[in-house]
Amino acid sequence: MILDLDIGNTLSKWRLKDIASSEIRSRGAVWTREEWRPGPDIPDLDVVSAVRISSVARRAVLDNTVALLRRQVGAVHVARSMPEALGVSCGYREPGRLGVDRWMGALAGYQLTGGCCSVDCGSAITIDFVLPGGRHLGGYIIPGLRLMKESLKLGTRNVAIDPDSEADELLAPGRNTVEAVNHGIYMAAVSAVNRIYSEVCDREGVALPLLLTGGDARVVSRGIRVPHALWPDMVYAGLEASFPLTAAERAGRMSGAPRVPPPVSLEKIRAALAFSMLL
Ligand SMILES: Nc1ncnc2c1ncn2[C@@H]1O[C@H](COP(=O)(O)OP(=O)(O)O)[C@@H](O)[C@H]1O
Ligand SMILES: CC(C)(COP(=O)(O)O)[C@@H](O)C(=O)NCCC(=O)O
Ligand SMILES: [K+]
Repeated sequence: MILDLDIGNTLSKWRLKDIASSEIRSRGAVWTREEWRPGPDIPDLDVVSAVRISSVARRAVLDNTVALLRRQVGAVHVARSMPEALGVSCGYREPGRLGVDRWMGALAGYQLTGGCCSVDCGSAITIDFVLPGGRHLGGYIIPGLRLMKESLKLGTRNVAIDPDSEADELLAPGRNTVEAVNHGIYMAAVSAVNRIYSEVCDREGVALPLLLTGGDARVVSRGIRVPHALWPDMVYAGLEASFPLTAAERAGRMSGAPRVPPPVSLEKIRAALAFSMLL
C-alpha cells in the first residue's frame, strides 16, 4: 500500500492507496497539533511499502514524522517546492519558500488543465496561477474561514458554515452574531477569490480553468460565480505526479481528477470586471 500524507496547519490528512489497483482503500485526518498516537484514525504501517508527504507544518513536525516512518517503511518521498518540475516553472523568487501544498496543487492543476487557477481553502485560502505553457505566476494568501472567525474573538468559532446552506442565505445580512460573522467571512472569501481570478485573467489575457480544493472548498464554491471544479484530492494528485508509483499514475492519470468545465470567455470576465468596478 502507498500512504499519502497531506500535512496542513490544521489537519493532517492521510489516505491509503493500493499499488496494484490504484484504488483508495481508506483515508482519515488527525489534528496537526496533536501527537500521532496509534489509534483507529492512524493507518496501519505494516501494510505500507511507500509514503509520499506534502507538509506545510513546522519543520520539527515533518522531521519527526519522517523519522518515525523511515523506521517502518521502505520508501519515504518528501515533496518540496522546486524552481521547476513537470513542465511548471515556479513564480517565487525563492521557490523553496512556496508552500508545498500550493506547489502540489499547481503541478496537479497544470497536468490536468494545461494552465489554471488553483484555490486551496484550508487554514489559509491560497490562490495560485499557472499560465498555459507552465509559468506559475505566484499567488495570494488570505486567512481561511476558521482563522477569520477566530480572529474576531466573538466566541463564534465553533459554528461552522453549513456547506449545503443556500448561497443566497449567506448573502443576506446576518440577524445574530453567528450569522453576521459567518456571512461576513463567507463574503470576504468568495469576493476575494472572484475578484482575484478576474483581475489576473484580465491582466494575463487568458480565461483560466478554476480548481478548488481544501477543507472549506465546498463552502467557498457556493459563492464562486465562474465555472469551476472541486478536486478534494488535488494536493495528493501533486504527490502522484511527483512520485508516480502505480501503473495509472505512471500513465499520468491522477485519482479523483474532476471534469473541468470550460471557463467563461475572457470578454465576459472583462465585462463583469468593468461592471463591478462601476458599482
Ligand atoms: N473534519 C474536519 N475537521 C475540522 N475542520 C474541517 C473538517 N473538514 C473540513 N474542515 C474545515 O476545513 C478547514 C481545514 O481544511 P484543510 O484544507 O484540511 O486545512 P489545512 O490544509 O490548512 O490543514 C478547517 O479550518 C475547517 O473549516
Ligand atoms: C499558506 C499556507 C500556510 C497554507 O497552508 P494550509 O492552509 O494548507 O495549511 C502554506 O502554503 C504555507 O505555509 N506557505 C508558505 C508561505 C508561502 O506559500 O508563501
Ligand atoms: K491545504
